[in-house]
Amino acid sequence: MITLSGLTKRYGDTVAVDDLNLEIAPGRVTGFLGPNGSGKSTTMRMILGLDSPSGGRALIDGKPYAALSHPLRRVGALLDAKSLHPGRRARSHLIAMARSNGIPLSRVDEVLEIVGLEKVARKRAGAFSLGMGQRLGIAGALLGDPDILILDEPVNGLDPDGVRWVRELVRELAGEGRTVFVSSHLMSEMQLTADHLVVIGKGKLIAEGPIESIIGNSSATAVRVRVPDPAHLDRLREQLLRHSFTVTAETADSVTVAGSAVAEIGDLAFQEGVRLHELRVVEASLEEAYMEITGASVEYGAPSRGAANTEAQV
Ligand SMILES: Nc1ncnc2c1ncn2[C@@H]1O[C@H](COP(=O)(O)OP(=O)(O)OP(=O)(O)O)[C@@H](O)[C@H]1O
Repeated sequence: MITLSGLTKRYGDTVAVDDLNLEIAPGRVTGFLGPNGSGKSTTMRMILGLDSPSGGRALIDGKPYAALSHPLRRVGALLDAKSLHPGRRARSHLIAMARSNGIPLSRVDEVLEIVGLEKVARKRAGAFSLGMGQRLGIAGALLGDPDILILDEPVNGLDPDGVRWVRELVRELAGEGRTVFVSSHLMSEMQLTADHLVVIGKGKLIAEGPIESIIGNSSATAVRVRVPDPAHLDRLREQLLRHSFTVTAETADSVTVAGSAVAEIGDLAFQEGVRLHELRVVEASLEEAYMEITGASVEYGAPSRGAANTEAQV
């Protein structure tokens, strides 16, 4: 369990992390999302004792990282895969890490096999591709067989096969009861990987919860209702509006109703004697939900296509 209480980091006038209060629980993959510069890496660095908080604290099973006796056996981390020494061979890098943390050297070959680098174990890290570097970073994170994994953009630079491998690996690690805290900018991938989400913007917590509830709360989640007899549609639409539903789109034989209140809509149709041929929740994508949540927190955004078009017309 990772616990953040009032965690804050200031760099001069910049508040990189602003009073974060969170519990990152074991047994699930917690996705950590936020626009560029929102404070994800800084938060992870403070959990790992690499940056000291300006206020509040980050604890691992009740202790600061610096107080853990064999930190690599408790917490495995992938922060910046490019920070490897280029002249060092992959295996030597892992051996050095194992030696300094009292980890049996037999574990080095085990993790090289887990990440699929056993054939290039004697190559120098400088000759590694971005994806191979990520795999080596993940091998380092797994070396101490830790209960907690903190992975900053682990799929960065991986090909589709590698992306799927990371997804399956982190799901398996969480399934074994470990705490997995993972950041990514790839929303479609997060949607497949995470159970729980933490979303920050400008250093502040802006949403937290199970992925289904974050997607379910998006205004892009809607119920599609289709009727066999278009003559009944007006009656149903009138009832929906009277019950404060937002009817967002329609064709001759269907309406789309904002939200996910499928049971209430079904009951209303039944009370009105309107026969239905379709009553279905059309879920927002995580990307749609994320864009809606973080809209006001994006610091480095390009102008929207809509805005560009408007300007072009003026
Ligand atoms: N060492 C530092 N000195 C000064 N400012 C810093 C430092 N590290 C981070 N910052 C600032 O803190 C803020 C948060 O940065 P951070 O790297 O934690 O964001 P992030 O969410 O990880 O971004 P990204 O998604 O782009 O990796 C940014 O405004 C950044 O410029």
